[in-house]
Amino acid sequence: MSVHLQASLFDSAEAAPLRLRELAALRRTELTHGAWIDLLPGWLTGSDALFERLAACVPWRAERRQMYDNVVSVPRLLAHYGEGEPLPHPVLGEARDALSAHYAEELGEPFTTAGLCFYRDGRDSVAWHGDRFGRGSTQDTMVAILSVGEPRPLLLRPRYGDAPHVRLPLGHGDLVVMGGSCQRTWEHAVPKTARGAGPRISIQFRPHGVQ
Ligand SMILES: O=C(O)CCC(=O)C(=O)O
Ligand SMILES: [Fe+2]
Repeated sequence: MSVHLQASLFDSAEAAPLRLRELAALRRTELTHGAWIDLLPGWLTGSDALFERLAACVPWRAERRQMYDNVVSVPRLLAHYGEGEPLPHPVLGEARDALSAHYAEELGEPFTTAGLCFYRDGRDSVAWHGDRFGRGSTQDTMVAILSVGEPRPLLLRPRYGDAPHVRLPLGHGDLVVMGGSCQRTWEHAVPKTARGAGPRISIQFRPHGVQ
């Protein structure tokens, strides 16, 4: 993988240790229709080292999908770790377990799977969608996303009615959790950008049956 990360001044010069901060510092923003997001910028310190490890060591897949009459490339690299599969770095297991403990009461079940997306540059993206292949289409749930590498904006917009859109530049160890009805009443996207965007990897933790 020949993508090189421009290490952030904050994160790398002193080779900050890889460490997760307390989730008690999460801040919630209520959206409409029972959706909400929790945000914790800089949850993982030393995250540039994790970016480098994941970029180099994860068996990334370039997928192709049927789109009407054509087969098109999915504009990002993907990896998926199902229930019980070892994650590609120990700190990701710690992150998943910390999230499961923090949300145990409110979510009522643990986070079990991890999906990884690698946005190599501004041409990589994910189009507007909700994570609605599984239970997210009918039930409240949570999807927690840890971002490493260079920030890319995650946008959120309501599917129904009027509400201000949300724009979250996520990278360098930031955490966002989409909760409540967010997957069925709101949509999210990481749009393409013509401005030079550095590489970003997102790690999405989901409970059983949420995709
Ligand atoms: O990369 C992100 O932050 C979002 C990825 C996403 O929405 C998905 O994989 O379902
Ligand atoms: Fe998504």
